[in-house]
Amino acid sequence: MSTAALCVIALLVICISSWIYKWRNPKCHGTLPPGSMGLPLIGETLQLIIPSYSLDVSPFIKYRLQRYGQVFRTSVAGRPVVVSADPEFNHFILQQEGRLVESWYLDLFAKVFKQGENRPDGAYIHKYVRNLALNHFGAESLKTKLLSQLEELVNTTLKTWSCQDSIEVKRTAATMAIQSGAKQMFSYDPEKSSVDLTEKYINFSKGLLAFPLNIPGTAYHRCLQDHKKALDVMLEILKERRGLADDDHGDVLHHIIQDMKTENFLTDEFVVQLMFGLLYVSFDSLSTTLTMAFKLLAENPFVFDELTAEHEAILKRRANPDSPITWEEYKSMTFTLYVINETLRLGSVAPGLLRRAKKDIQVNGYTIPAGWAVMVVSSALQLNPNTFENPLAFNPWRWKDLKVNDISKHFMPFGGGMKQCAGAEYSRVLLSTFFHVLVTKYRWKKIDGGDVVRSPMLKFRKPLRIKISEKHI
Ligand code: HEM
Repeated sequence: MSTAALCVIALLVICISSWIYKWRNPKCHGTLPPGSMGLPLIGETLQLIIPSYSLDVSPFIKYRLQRYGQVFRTSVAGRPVVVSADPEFNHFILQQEGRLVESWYLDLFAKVFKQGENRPDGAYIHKYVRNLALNHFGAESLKTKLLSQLEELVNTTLKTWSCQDSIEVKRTAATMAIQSGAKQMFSYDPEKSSVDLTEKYINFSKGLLAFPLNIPGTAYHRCLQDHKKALDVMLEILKERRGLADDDHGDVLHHIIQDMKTENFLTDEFVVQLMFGLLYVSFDSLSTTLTMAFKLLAENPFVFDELTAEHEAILKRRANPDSPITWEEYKSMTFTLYVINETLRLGSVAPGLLRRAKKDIQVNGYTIPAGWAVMVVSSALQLNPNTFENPLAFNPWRWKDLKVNDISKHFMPFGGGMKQCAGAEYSRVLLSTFFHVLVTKYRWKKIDGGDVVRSPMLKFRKPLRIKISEKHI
């Protein structure tokens, strides 16, 4: 081999070694948390997505927490990440939105939702969207308007379910969540639409985490196509509604159309993306939570008996058992709330919440460099045996004795701080109403499916199928 060739090979080896060294030892003005950056480019992505078949914390996170302690560093999808299961630090980080940290989404998610633009008016827009959602899905709206509408929707839904030989809970619950959300948002009537919105959302959801290969036949391609089709439906509705001389729907879209006269950022494109996004955040988590609840109740019939007793007692206290649920009755559903909390505790859809450090952040003597992602692993805190004894057991009674401080720092299924879920109360009301109608009017049994898989998002290996029938037939 010639000297020149040897020199080129030597240079290549030096460059590659230096690149690997830099990858493994990223720059930091301080000491990085312990951990490994894995292989160049892919980091530890492959280890993270190895499936596990339990409700327990993903083995990727569990193993590293045991090895490195409550805060460790890693690299996922080419991004440096600090993972934290330190309750005090996590609580602190979630209060730092806009100051030390900002929200961070996976690249594809950001692309689809056009978050990557880093708009200077981002904080103003976030406040607008948050207020809009709280205005229409918050406690006041629930009390005065939505509770009765949700009960009506649940009654219709369960009646339809009971007419079928069996139902796939996740899919049918997704339809219910989308119909309910879309009704509040743009008075959507599925009977009048030629497009099946549930199908579009399910395909979109599958593609979000698929390999980004945009060729016909792939999940990613279908995801982008169905995203576009759903946006087209929403754009058509927006145009139609804006053309009305007197639009008095009183829904989210009505509110936005009024604001479009004064808010420059509310372009047609932004409005349809916003409606799509709001509906997306509501449908997947609600349908997964309801499926988890059916799974856990089927495995723990004594919990179901106590749930039934609570709702039958509500019927007995009523002058007319057929009258609609009142707000006071909803507020009295203590055990139901325990069941919902316990389901959310065990069934966190994602391992945690993602943020990006805007500045260097100090934690337990370590430094998280600016630009790194921070993952607050709420799932690990929710399964911490020091707070939740026998953490993998489905035990709603435990909520009776938990201390407020333990709950606020170890249980955050709806996030925390300024980005806390704007649909949390709406979700609790919808689920409570659902259980009320279910246990007082119907009986049900599991047929099959419902085993979970975490990779690391929570999914079901086979769809959970149940059979529902009316009680008094
Ligand atoms: C069981 C059901 C639900 C769960 C577990 C859930 C969970 C969450 C979580 C963890 C966050 C915070 C994300 C972060 O901090 O990065 C969030 C944010 C949000 N959720 Fe939910 N969610 C649920 C249902 C809903 C529903 C039904 C709606 C709509 C009505 C909704 C609307 C929102 C909105 C608008 C935000 C963003 C809030 C902000 O940035 O200010 N969610 N949700």
